[in-house]
Amino acid sequence: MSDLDAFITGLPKAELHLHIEGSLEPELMFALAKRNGVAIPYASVDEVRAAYDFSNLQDFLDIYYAGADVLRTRADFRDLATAYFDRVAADGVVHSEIFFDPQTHTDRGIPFADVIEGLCDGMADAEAKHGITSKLILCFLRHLSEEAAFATLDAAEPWLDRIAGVGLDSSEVGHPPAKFERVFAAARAKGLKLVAHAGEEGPPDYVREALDLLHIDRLDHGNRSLEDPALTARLARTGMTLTVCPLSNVKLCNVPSIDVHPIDRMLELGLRATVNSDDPAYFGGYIGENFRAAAAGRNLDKRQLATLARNSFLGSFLDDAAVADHLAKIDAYVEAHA
Ligand SMILES: Nc1ncnc2[nH]cnc12
Ligand SMILES: [Zn+2]
Repeated sequence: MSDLDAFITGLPKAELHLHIEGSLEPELMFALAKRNGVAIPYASVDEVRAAYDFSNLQDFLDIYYAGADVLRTRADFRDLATAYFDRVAADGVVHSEIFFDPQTHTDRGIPFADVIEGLCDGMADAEAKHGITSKLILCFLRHLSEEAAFATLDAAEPWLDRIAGVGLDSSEVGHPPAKFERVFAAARAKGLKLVAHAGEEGPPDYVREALDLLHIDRLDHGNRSLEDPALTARLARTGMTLTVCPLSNVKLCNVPSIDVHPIDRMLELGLRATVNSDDPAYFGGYIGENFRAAAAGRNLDKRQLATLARNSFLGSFLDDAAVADHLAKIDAYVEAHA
């Protein structure tokens, strides 16, 4: 392993953009299909991986929602979360704020309770086993209705003490943030943090709506903001965190190759950019691979990598004391490995 790769692995980091359903590896998909007697349209793990060739977000989402069908029980959701945490413990992740899509499961008749209790089981195990802390962010599927999002928020009511915030994901173009203005206002009134995918495939105006109508605390992706200098300046001035996902951007053809990814330009523009994996089982790597690919593709140095790691804690929903503690650990790490 190169010196820079070892530096990346040991760098304490938080993951802020991870869809837990997107961490379902083909091996676990097969195991759960067998355990639950669910038929899947693939003969082998290799055949599953070969199907992961996407031209855009919708191509991916079609396969991703189909894959999630093997998740049926509380134990399945626990095993899914445990596999993710076991994997990222080796990447130096010390905190993770994970997205889950309840509608993908409740619409198939899986009780909300089984989804969230299973994920919480895996999160508690990860804290005990690896010392990794975590939070849950409930995402509304934006291709579904506002009414369905309100029903999901209602279903979450008994678990609001286990949910840090709400987010917005799925097919972006044609489903602007404005569609969810009222449900985000209701979530805000409950004291939940607010995040939204915007500017992944959608235009800069969707990012503006996420800021002005949804009042987001954090922006997921946000890449297309760069097309609009006034918007970029606003994001920089207000210290908005962008949860950038380099390998996802390449795999979904939003960026032609990692060599031209704008991660370093984002930092130069003063944006609080972070590096994340999005859907690691589908996009070719976990957070460590995203850091390593971005570092190799854009020639990032240790200073830039440490800034990205610092940003991940600054943009997290941890309390101020925990953030300060993590930042001090990064400073000590950088000093020891300069
Ligand atoms: N990258 C992505 N964009 C929108 N919705 C998603 N759901 C899972 N991954 C997603
Ligand atoms: Zn995402």
